[in-house]
Amino acid sequence: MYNKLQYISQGETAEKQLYNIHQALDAGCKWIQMRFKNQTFENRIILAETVKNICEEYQADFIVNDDVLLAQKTAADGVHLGLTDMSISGARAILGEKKIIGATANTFEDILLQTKNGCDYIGLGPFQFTETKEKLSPILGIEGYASILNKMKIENILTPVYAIGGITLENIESLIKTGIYGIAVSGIITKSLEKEKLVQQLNDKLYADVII
Ligand SMILES: Cc1ncc(COP(=O)(O)OP(=O)(O)O)c(N)n1
Ligand SMILES: Cc1nc(C(=O)O)sc1CCOP(=O)(O)O
Ligand SMILES: [Mg+2]
Repeated sequence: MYNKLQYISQGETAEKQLYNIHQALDAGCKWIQMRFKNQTFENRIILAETVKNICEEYQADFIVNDDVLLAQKTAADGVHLGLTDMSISGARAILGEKKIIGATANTFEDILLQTKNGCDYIGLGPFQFTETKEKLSPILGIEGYASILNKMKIENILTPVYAIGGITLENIESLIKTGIYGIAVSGIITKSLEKEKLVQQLNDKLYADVII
């Protein structure tokens, strides 16, 4: 099954991206989503090829944000697609059954659509305000997660849900109680001065109820 912690990269240059990704891997993250916006395809492919190799060294999964062709060209483990990116079914036709395809949702209706189209996991957010992403969808808060996850349970939709958007260590226990499977975070890890300790604390909370 998928790792419960996904790190979403930050950085306005390839150098900063690489630095942040390296730091996250050194701290123990096992799943990286490369999110490098407003760049040429050439710049993104150069970075993606390097990140893919580093992730292989660290035995971490590597997915790319937005771009199915970039994922295909770099043989990434998958892609994360938002509601206005390529459709999940279109991406599946290009990437095949074995690749991870994540999909964004902000409502239960989004989840119905994305799961019907065959996504592997849902990124449900935003939990709360975050500076990491512009043009946020309506904030869900704990109540929003509880209501949406409850509807999923009633409809027996078992696709794992990752909470995203402004998540901190303090939010995890209450988020887990709503039924989420994991979290996708960027800011807290990028900005942390004690990344290894933070990743350990995040994993301790995320895996607290898992019997190995
Ligand atoms: C795990 C995860 N969930 C949601 C998103 C947001 O994707 P999207 O809506 O396409 O927005 P951008 O990230 O492209 O700005 C995500 N990237 N990852
Ligand atoms: C990339 C992204 N997507 C979101 C959504 O709600 O769909 S929130 C978000 C930013 C996540 O970074 P941070 O942990 O720094 O808030
Ligand atoms: Mg997107």
